[in-house]
Amino acid sequence: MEGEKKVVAMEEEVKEEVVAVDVSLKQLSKKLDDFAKERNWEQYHNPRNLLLAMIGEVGELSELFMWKGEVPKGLPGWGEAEKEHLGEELSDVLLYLIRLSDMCGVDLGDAATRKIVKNAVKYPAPSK
Ligand SMILES: Nc1ccn([C@H]2C[C@H](O)[C@@H](COP(=O)(O)OP(=O)(O)OP(=O)(O)O)O2)c(=O)n1
Repeated sequence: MEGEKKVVAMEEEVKEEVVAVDVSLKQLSKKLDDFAKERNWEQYHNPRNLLLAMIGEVGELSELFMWKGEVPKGLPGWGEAEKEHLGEELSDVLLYLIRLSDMCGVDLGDAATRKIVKNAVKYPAPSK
Protein backbone atom coordinates (compact mmCIF):
# COMPACT_ATOMS: atom_id res chain seq x y z
CA MET A 1 0.00 0.00 0.00
CA GLU A 2 2.85 2.37 0.91
CA GLY A 3 4.53 1.48 -2.39
CA GLU A 4 1.33 2.17 -4.29
CA LYS A 5 1.05 5.65 -2.72
CA LYS A 6 4.65 6.33 -3.72
CA VAL A 7 3.94 5.38 -7.35
CA VAL A 8 0.85 7.66 -7.43
CA ALA A 9 2.92 10.53 -5.97
CA MET A 10 5.66 9.95 -8.59
CA GLU A 11 3.07 9.93 -11.39
CA GLU A 12 1.63 13.23 -10.15
CA GLU A 13 5.11 14.75 -10.07
CA VAL A 14 5.81 13.58 -13.63
CA LYS A 15 2.40 14.86 -14.86
CA GLU A 16 3.13 18.35 -13.51
CA GLU A 17 6.51 18.37 -15.25
CA VAL A 18 5.11 17.03 -18.54
CA VAL A 19 2.23 19.54 -18.83
CA ALA A 20 4.63 22.48 -18.56
CA VAL A 21 6.87 21.81 -21.58
CA ASP A 22 6.67 22.22 -25.32
CA VAL A 23 9.23 19.53 -25.78
CA SER A 24 11.83 19.23 -28.56
CA LEU A 25 13.40 16.11 -30.03
CA LYS A 26 16.71 17.16 -28.49
CA GLN A 27 15.15 17.45 -25.01
CA LEU A 28 13.58 14.00 -25.34
CA SER A 29 16.88 12.63 -26.56
CA LYS A 30 18.65 14.02 -23.46
CA LYS A 31 15.98 12.57 -21.15
CA LEU A 32 16.37 9.16 -22.80
CA ASP A 33 20.14 9.35 -22.44
CA ASP A 34 19.86 10.19 -18.73
CA PHE A 35 17.27 7.42 -18.26
CA ALA A 36 19.55 4.80 -19.80
CA LYS A 37 22.65 6.04 -17.92
CA GLU A 38 20.88 6.05 -14.53
CA ARG A 39 19.92 2.38 -15.04
CA ASN A 40 23.15 1.27 -16.69
CA TRP A 41 21.07 0.29 -19.73
CA GLU A 42 23.42 1.80 -22.33
CA GLN A 43 24.88 -1.68 -22.79
CA TYR A 44 21.49 -2.85 -24.17
CA HIS A 45 20.74 0.20 -26.29
CA ASN A 46 22.53 -0.80 -29.47
CA PRO A 47 20.93 -0.07 -32.85
CA ARG A 48 19.67 -3.62 -33.45
CA ASN A 49 18.01 -3.94 -30.01
CA LEU A 50 16.42 -0.52 -30.31
CA LEU A 51 15.09 -1.27 -33.79
CA LEU A 52 13.55 -4.55 -32.59
CA ALA A 53 12.10 -2.84 -29.49
CA MET A 54 10.58 -0.14 -31.69
CA ILE A 55 9.02 -2.71 -34.04
CA GLY A 56 7.58 -4.48 -30.97
CA GLU A 57 5.98 -1.20 -29.92
CA VAL A 58 4.62 -0.65 -33.47
CA GLY A 59 2.96 -4.06 -33.00
CA GLU A 60 1.42 -2.92 -29.70
CA LEU A 61 0.22 0.25 -31.42
CA SER A 62 -1.34 -1.81 -34.23
CA GLU A 63 -3.21 -3.96 -31.71
CA LEU A 64 -5.21 -0.91 -30.65
CA PHE A 65 -6.59 -0.59 -34.20
CA MET A 66 -7.00 -4.30 -34.83
CA TRP A 67 -10.45 -5.62 -35.80
CA LYS A 68 -12.04 -2.19 -35.41
CA GLY A 69 -13.06 -1.65 -39.03
CA GLU A 70 -12.88 1.95 -40.23
CA VAL A 71 -11.40 4.33 -37.65
CA PRO A 72 -12.33 7.93 -38.57
CA LYS A 73 -10.17 10.95 -37.79
CA GLY A 74 -10.47 12.08 -34.16
CA LEU A 75 -11.31 8.53 -33.05
CA PRO A 76 -15.01 9.03 -32.28
CA GLY A 77 -16.30 6.36 -29.91
CA TRP A 78 -12.91 5.72 -28.30
CA GLY A 79 -12.93 6.13 -24.52
CA GLU A 80 -10.48 8.29 -22.56
CA ALA A 81 -8.59 5.23 -21.29
CA GLU A 82 -8.20 3.92 -24.84
CA LYS A 83 -6.93 7.30 -26.07
CA GLU A 84 -4.46 7.46 -23.18
CA HIS A 85 -3.24 3.98 -24.07
CA LEU A 86 -2.85 5.12 -27.69
CA GLY A 87 -0.73 8.07 -26.52
CA GLU A 88 1.51 5.69 -24.58
CA GLU A 89 2.07 3.36 -27.51
CA LEU A 90 2.75 6.27 -29.89
CA SER A 91 5.24 7.59 -27.34
CA ASP A 92 7.01 4.25 -27.03
CA VAL A 93 7.51 4.19 -30.81
CA LEU A 94 8.74 7.81 -30.85
CA LEU A 95 11.09 7.34 -27.91
CA TYR A 96 12.70 4.22 -29.37
CA LEU A 97 12.97 5.99 -32.75
CA ILE A 98 14.77 8.95 -31.18
CA ARG A 99 17.08 6.67 -29.19
CA LEU A 100 17.77 4.55 -32.29
CA SER A 101 18.64 7.67 -34.27
CA ASP A 102 21.00 8.83 -31.52
CA MET A 103 22.73 5.47 -31.32
CA CYS A 104 23.19 5.59 -35.11
CA GLY A 105 24.62 9.13 -34.97
CA VAL A 106 21.68 10.58 -36.92
CA ASP A 107 20.28 13.99 -35.93
CA LEU A 108 16.60 13.12 -36.39
CA GLY A 109 15.28 16.70 -36.33
CA ASP A 110 17.77 17.74 -38.98
CA ALA A 111 17.21 14.60 -41.10
CA ALA A 112 13.40 14.95 -40.96
CA THR A 113 13.54 18.64 -41.90
CA ARG A 114 15.76 17.83 -44.87
CA LYS A 115 13.42 14.99 -45.88
CA ILE A 116 10.40 17.31 -45.91
CA VAL A 117 12.28 19.62 -48.29
CA LYS A 118 13.19 16.64 -50.47
CA ASN A 119 9.54 15.48 -50.48
CA ALA A 120 8.41 18.93 -51.62
CA VAL A 121 10.80 18.80 -54.57
CA LYS A 122 9.64 15.29 -55.51
CA TYR A 123 5.95 16.12 -55.09
CA PRO A 124 5.47 19.80 -55.97
CA ALA A 125 2.17 21.38 -54.95
CA PRO A 126 -0.07 22.18 -57.94
CA SER A 127 0.32 25.84 -58.91
CA LYS A 128 -2.75 28.01 -58.24
N1 LIG B 1 15.53 -1.59 -22.24
C1 LIG B 1 14.58 -0.66 -22.22
C2 LIG B 1 13.27 -0.96 -21.79
C3 LIG B 1 12.32 0.04 -21.79
N2 LIG B 1 12.65 1.29 -22.18
C4 LIG B 1 11.65 2.35 -22.20
C5 LIG B 1 11.35 2.84 -23.60
C6 LIG B 1 9.86 2.65 -23.78
O1 LIG B 1 9.23 3.94 -23.75
C7 LIG B 1 9.38 1.85 -22.59
C8 LIG B 1 9.02 0.43 -22.95
O2 LIG B 1 8.77 -0.26 -21.76
P1 LIG B 1 8.21 -1.73 -21.76
O3 LIG B 1 9.17 -2.65 -22.44
O4 LIG B 1 7.85 -2.04 -20.34
O5 LIG B 1 6.94 -1.69 -22.69
P2 LIG B 1 5.48 -1.11 -22.42
O6 LIG B 1 5.56 0.18 -21.68
O7 LIG B 1 4.81 -1.10 -23.77
O8 LIG B 1 4.82 -2.18 -21.45
P3 LIG B 1 3.96 -3.47 -21.87
O9 LIG B 1 4.73 -4.15 -22.98
O10 LIG B 1 3.89 -4.26 -20.59
O11 LIG B 1 2.65 -2.93 -22.37
O12 LIG B 1 10.45 1.89 -21.63
C9 LIG B 1 13.94 1.57 -22.55
O13 LIG B 1 14.25 2.72 -22.87
N3 LIG B 1 14.89 0.59 -22.58
